[in-house]
Amino acid sequence: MSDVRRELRVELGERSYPILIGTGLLGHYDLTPWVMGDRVMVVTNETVAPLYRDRLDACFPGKQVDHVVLPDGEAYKDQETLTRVYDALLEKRHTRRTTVVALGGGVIGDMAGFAAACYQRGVPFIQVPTTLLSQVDSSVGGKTGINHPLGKNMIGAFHQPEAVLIDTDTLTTLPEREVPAGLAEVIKYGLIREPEFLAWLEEHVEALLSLSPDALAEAIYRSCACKAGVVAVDEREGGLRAILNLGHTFGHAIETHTGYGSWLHGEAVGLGMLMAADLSCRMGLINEIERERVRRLLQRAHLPARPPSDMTPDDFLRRMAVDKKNVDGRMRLVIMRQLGEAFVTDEVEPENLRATLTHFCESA
Ligand SMILES: NC(=O)c1ccc[n+]([C@@H]2O[C@H](COP(=O)([O-])OP(=O)(O)OC[C@H]3O[C@@H](n4cnc5c(N)ncnc54)[C@H](O)[C@@H]3O)[C@@H](O)[C@H]2O)c1
Ligand SMILES: O=C(O)C(=O)C[C@@H](O)[C@H](O)[C@H](O)COP(=O)(O)O
Ligand SMILES: [Zn+2]
Repeated sequence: MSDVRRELRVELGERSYPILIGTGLLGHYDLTPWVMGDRVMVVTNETVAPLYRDRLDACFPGKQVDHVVLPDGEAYKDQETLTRVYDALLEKRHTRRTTVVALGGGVIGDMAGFAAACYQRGVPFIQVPTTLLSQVDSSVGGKTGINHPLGKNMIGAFHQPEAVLIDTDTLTTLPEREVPAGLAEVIKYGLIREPEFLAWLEEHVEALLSLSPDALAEAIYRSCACKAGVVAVDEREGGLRAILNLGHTFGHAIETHTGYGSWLHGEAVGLGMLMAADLSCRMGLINEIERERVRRLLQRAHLPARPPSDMTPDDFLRRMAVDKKNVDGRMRLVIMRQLGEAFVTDEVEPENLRATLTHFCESA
């Protein structure tokens, strides 16, 4: 049974689009209203293709559907793999009237979206996210791109999708480690802007880990609503949107240091948020009870509490120095004024930052 249970809209004027959330959508839901021409190029990977490609094809009745199947992994979110998407589009003579469709997690969504932003100077695309993380975060908001060995997501573009189709049934096939990774970004929304959602998560974290359909549907809806609200105010991260980066300055340093292999994005962000909470506490913004509340929730979500054992405070600082939020050589970090209220600042005292980094690196 195909059932769109909830619908949201990202309000961006002429670039507005729906987020459709439900069960049984793959295989049944008609996506052709969001396809401009007659042709579709599905971008997916070797893990997701055998699971969902055929069902996705059925969402485009009457359209000619081609596929490009990429290798799986964050390490392939790079220029070389991206070129394979352009190769497939050109070999099959796709034109400006093609719609690109991303079927997979955030790696596929970011790459397919970037390919769509660049191919023949931009073609439309649709997000069909299949991981928890991509359903609550990466499929919404139009950040697309690839990694560089020297920095995470360093090459990219803002390119909004035409629609986001979230079939929560796909989460039943997720590898176990991907659920906590997705939960990290869910918890992020509670910490940055939604104190009531944070309290709800404290009550439902175990239900989410065990993939309770009702709990998942609620968490996905509230996460997408939070992100859509932020993006509608600040599409290109001129200000407010930077709060969606809570934990990411530390997390991206870990991902780059480890070569985009051993740590999942969500795991690195989870630890990064704990580090941001510790820093906020050292700066006298949140108290120790609040910091402990963050630590406990992340621990219950099965997220790591220690950085890689070979990573030093200087490794962190070197990686953090290339963060995209930095301005004129000054580091800008997202910290918390209180739980449920984050902000970006360039006024973190170096002693406090080093104390946080030393504390975590010594615990590793
Ligand atoms: N653009 C944004 O706003 C944004 C936001 C958050 C994260 N991201 C990016 O997203 C990426 C992380 O995304 P992710 O956590 O989805 O990782 P991912 O895309 O690597 O997917 C995780 C793993 O799950 C597999 N998989 C996907 N769906 C599956 C399913 N239904 N069943 C079984 N296996 C499945 C994938 O093949 C992969 O092995 C990072 O590159 C991160 O930088 C982007
Ligand atoms: O959408 C945003 O804005 C975010 O920051 C969401 C993040 O969860 C996501 O990881 C994003 O890709 C980070 O972007 P970046 O600009 O810090 O590379
Ligand atoms: Zn993220």
